[in-house]
Amino acid sequence: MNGPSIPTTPTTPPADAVLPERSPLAPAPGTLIGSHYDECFGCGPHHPQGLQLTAVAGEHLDVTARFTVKPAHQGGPGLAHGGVLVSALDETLGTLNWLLGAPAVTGRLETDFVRPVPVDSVLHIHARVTGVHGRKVYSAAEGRIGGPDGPVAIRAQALFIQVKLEHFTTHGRPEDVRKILDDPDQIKRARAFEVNP
Ligand SMILES: CCCCCCCCCCCC(=O)SCCNC(=O)CCNC(=O)[C@H](O)C(C)(C)COP(=O)(O)OP(=O)(O)OC[C@H]1O[C@@H](n2cnc3c(N)ncnc32)[C@H](O)[C@@H]1OP(=O)(O)O
Repeated sequence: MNGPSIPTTPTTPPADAVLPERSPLAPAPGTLIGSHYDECFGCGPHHPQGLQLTAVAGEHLDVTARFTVKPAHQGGPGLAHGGVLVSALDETLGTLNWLLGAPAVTGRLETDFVRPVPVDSVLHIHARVTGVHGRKVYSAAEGRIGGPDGPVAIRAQALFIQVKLEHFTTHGRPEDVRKILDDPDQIKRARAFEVNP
């Protein structure tokens, strides 16, 4: 008879996953990772209902981010909507791909909601790469309230899949793609992937 099975999910890195070096193009540790797209719901600085999340590169394959819950983000009265909190973690986890120097999209995101998050709270998020296996990037994040060392309110594990830049230019609504290609400054972070539209 075999021993107890170790629970795994598609977001748990396999034993032969690796932790690569930071990309030479990665933002330096401690620097703000700018928005990749002004109209992004997660990080776009001018999106009126967006999260306007800001992220800072960590020393390793990790980032810290902050998101202030606004009244537009309510689910229950005075409380953050769970889906909005998931968006904040998804956005932060997505930012890790700038440290790896390759674009990737979320394939799977598993979330545990641990405690309610009131409006006006600042969610302090820490996310890190837990392994890379081929095109698959495994990562984990947690969001705390009341300060960076406050209690955990939400945690997640994710599987991102690396894609070519054509993923975005092929599938995006044409007028938005055209606008971006006409104004490469809009995709500031994409420069880290050496975009040559
Ligand atoms: C300009 C810069 C802007 C950059 C902008 C960045 C924006 C970031 C925003 C935050 C992040 C997001 O929300 S991104 C938006 C939300 N996500 C999406 O829209 C993704 C929609 N899904 C897709 O486009 C596709 O399903 C992909 C790309 C994920 C995978 O398609 P594919 O490329 O054909 O790859 P495929 O062969 O199917 O899968 C590759 C491997 O991954 C595994 N795999 C794939 N999906 C899953 C899954 N859900 N759960 C488990 N495993 C999966 C497969 O089994 C396979 O394993 P094996 O056989 O190799 O073992």
